[in-house]
Amino acid sequence: MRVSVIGCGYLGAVHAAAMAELGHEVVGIDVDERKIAALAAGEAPFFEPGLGAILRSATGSGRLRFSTGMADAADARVHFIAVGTPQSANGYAADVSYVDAAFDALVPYLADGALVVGKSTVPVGTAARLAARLAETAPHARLAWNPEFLREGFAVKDTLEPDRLVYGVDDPESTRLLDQVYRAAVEAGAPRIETDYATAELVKVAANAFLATKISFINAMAEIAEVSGADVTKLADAIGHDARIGRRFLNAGVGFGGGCLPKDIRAFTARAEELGRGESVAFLKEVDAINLRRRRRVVELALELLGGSVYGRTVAVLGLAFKPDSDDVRDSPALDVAVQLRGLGARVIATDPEAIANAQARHPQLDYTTSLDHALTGADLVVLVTEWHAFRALDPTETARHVTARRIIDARNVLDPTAWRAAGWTYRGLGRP
Ligand SMILES: NC(=O)c1ccc[n+]([C@@H]2O[C@H](COP(=O)([O-])OP(=O)(O)OC[C@H]3O[C@@H](n4cnc5c(N)ncnc54)[C@H](O)[C@@H]3O)[C@@H](O)[C@H]2O)c1
Ligand SMILES: O=c1ccn([C@@H]2O[C@H](COP(=O)(O)OP(=O)(O)O[C@H]3O[C@H](CO)[C@@H](O)[C@H](O)[C@H]3O)[C@@H](O)[C@H]2O)c(=O)[nH]1
Repeated sequence: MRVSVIGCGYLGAVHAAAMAELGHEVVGIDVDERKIAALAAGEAPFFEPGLGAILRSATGSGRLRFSTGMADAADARVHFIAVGTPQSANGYAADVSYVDAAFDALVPYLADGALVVGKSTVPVGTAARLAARLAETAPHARLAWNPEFLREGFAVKDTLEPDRLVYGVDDPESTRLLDQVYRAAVEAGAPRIETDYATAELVKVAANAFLATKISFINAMAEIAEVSGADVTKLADAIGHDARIGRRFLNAGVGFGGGCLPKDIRAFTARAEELGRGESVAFLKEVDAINLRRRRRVVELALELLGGSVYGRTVAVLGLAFKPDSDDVRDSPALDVAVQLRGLGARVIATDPEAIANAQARHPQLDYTTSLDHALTGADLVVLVTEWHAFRALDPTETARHVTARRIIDARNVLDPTAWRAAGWTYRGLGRP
């Protein structure tokens, strides 16, 4: 099948390469010339495990091409729209202007029987609006909404082996085409939910709202643990044994970030308000507030450990990406904490295995180093904010050799407090005694 993928960012680049890996003839389109040049050369423009390998094999075989010109999408039967839907500059709503622009640019190139498939996360009602526009401008084409659930860091596997497929469609031919695109996953037994546009759009934001709520729930428990002497990690283990609750996504810490959960819960709230049902998801404002409080809590702990002021003190910040195995710093709790500490006058030295370039582009005022040892050298305080393997594996005795004072905040609760305390460290986790 000939497929185009419009928008080659964290979602689209992986989707394009994965579709080619599945045997389709794919063209990836983006307005960003540098990104397209890198992708065309078989180089991943961002860090995502496994992406480089499938990109190189697919571009090498000729099954995957990249272009900045929409005309190159003209011979595709199925067109995925995977452009960004960031938070608006002036509020909580999603900015869907990139989706509209990509859609409008694509319409003149739609062949007879072509299927436009929305993958971007959009406010409910977007697909119906675009379908109405398609009926006027290109009635020979169809529209489907097929939300994506991949996680950064696992994006390639999640795309090749999705845990479910959601088709928002309004005719059987769209389903037939999507089944052809996803034949490998369908044959492997991936559950496939066929529904209307609105449900498909809502499934995506509901899933992210649920995940965000689960994280903020456990972080709220961490707040209570902090004033009662309880241990939130033990609490999570104990409630997680109940299969109805489940242990996954109950890791208390500095909270969620990234290009999805924070902006998606805000956009959902804004859309519900537009629809006159703001009260139905008003709890998501609390989910957001709990989440942002955790970042401030880390800063408060730093102040506490350094005797009330961080001014002029050296703080080693371990982690900048919003999660391990990603270079993505969009709404990153780690970067936020680093910036807050710098704002209070600390001498912040931050390190991350992959995210330094992205962090530096946004916050040049911080000091960065690629060397973990260098970051630790002379530190009055160490703050572990992104649980990369290299940071989880730190040895307390060895780490002590570099720092000026043995103080550590484990903002992801991934270190063993007993071992660190035994090595002479003042250890503080979040929601742990
Ligand atoms: N990142 C994820 O893990 C993930 C997972 C599921 C869903 N999503 C959703 O997918 C969408 C894309 O997210 P992302 O993280 O890939 O964003 P991103 O910012 O990494 O990528 C978006 C890309 O779209 C390109 N673009 C913008 N306007 C364009 C146009 N008119 N024509 C062609 N290209 C254009 C940009 O240059 C950019 O490369 C969002 O709606 C997001 O919520 C993302
Ligand atoms: O127990 C947990 C689990 C996660 N997080 C944090 O939550 C954020 C999001 O993590 P994760 O969901 O793994 O990363 P994303 O790649 O942002 O993926 C989410 O957002 C994507 C974009 O919408 C969806 O496709 C995915 O299904 C959804 O998990 C990160 O900052 C994590 O550190 C926690 O704090 N505690």
